[in-house]
Amino acid sequence: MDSLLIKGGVPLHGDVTVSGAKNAVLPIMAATLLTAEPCVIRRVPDLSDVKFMCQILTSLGAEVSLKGDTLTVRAAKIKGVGDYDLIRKMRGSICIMGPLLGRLRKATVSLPGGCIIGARPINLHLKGFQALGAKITVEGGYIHAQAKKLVGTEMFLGGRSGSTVLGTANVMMAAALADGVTIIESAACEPEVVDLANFLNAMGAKIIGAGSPSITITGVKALHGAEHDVIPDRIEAATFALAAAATDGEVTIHGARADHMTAILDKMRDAGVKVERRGAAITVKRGNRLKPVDITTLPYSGFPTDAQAQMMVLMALTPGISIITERIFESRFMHVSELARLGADIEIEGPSAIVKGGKPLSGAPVMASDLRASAALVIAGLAARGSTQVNRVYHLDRGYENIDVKLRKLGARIERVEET
Ligand SMILES: CC(=O)N[C@H]1[C@@H](OP(=O)(O)OP(=O)(O)OC[C@H]2O[C@@H](n3ccc(=O)[nH]c3=O)[C@H](O)[C@@H]2O)O[C@H](CO)[C@@H](O)[C@@H]1O
Ligand SMILES: C=C(OP(=O)(O)O)C(=O)O
Repeated sequence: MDSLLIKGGVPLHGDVTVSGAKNAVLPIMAATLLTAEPCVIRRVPDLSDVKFMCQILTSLGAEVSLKGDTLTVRAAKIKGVGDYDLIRKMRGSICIMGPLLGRLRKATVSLPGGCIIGARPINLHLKGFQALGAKITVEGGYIHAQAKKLVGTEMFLGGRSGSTVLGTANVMMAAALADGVTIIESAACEPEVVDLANFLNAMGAKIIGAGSPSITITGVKALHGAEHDVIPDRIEAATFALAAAATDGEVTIHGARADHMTAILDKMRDAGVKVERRGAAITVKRGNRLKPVDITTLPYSGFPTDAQAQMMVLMALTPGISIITERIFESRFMHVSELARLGADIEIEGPSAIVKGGKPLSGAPVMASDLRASAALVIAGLAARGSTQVNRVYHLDRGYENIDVKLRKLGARIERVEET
């Protein structure tokens, strides 16, 4: 298993360009199953999750070609049974279920994997499919969905902690080929849902309201091929912004959508970080004095759970007490015990982490437990004195394109140690 070796204490300086968003590209890749015609997707990030998704599409019978950041998929003839072991490698794989059900009226998939950050049920996805008329059964670890026909209806997809991102995407894709009109209430408003809806509409779907809690999908008989550019990854952009602030550097992030990052950039400003927007470039620089801030993760447009761990590092470096409350996933504090190895003083009380910031961080060997925990450990390692070894880098490779290469260009002393 590869690891990253970081010699910390070097402020990051320079320019970095954001890649396409992992959480947008994965459902969009699944959506290519909705048509027999070729689809071309650009700005596809080089991630292991994308490679797994390519394998899943191939295993279903699609022709898949990835050249640079352009992906072409032609799903002329497909089968409705997904590969058990491939699907459980990642969370985004569950998004094949809606397109298979929409196009073939049947889908068989295993439960997906993804970051271990708390319970990750799919009951709301299944509730949506059932509302459209599918019968769901579970056998031998597989979930089977089958329908003679799918009929549009009004449904409420709100859960314990609000909306579901991939559940909204999944049901939207099945409903695109249902008879009649589907209205999803309490739909997720994330930009990745909007990006998917834009792609589906380019394929001939009739979807309005994406980006709001009420999405209306008027089913069509068939969809056709389309081309699409994936939106920039707002979490990758936030990770670089927080790394710049944590190392007391100055970094300009190109190709980002600041309008997708309002909650993060606002909290960074509250924390005393200077954030300047110029078109699609965001320049981040630490101000004279960092200030503690309280943060609660929420569905979009609130502070994203996927940036919580990285923000915690900045707060650990900020003198004073910050309270970070996690409202989306109940076990998303795995990074806390590893940050403690670097000297961070953080206590967990229920859904909140009490960060007693301002203690100096010093490097140590640490273990990455999930994607954003890994990103947080990298930022902490960059800000700490001495050497930090972040083990289990495969988590980072699921969601960050060449993060070590991009950070090195910003002056970081970071090396990938490959296990032979
Ligand atoms: C590949 C991808 O896009 N992953 C993102 C997606 O995951 P994902 O779509 O899996 O996350 P959800 O939005 O579904 O989960 C949000 C909350 O809803 C609950 N829930 C979800 C589904 C369900 O059927 N029942 C239910 O109760 C979950 O336990 C969680 O508490 O959104 C999360 C929340 O922004 C992000 O952290 C992930 O990076
Ligand atoms: C939780 C995440 O990913 P996934 O849903 O793919 O596990 C993430 O991107 O932070």
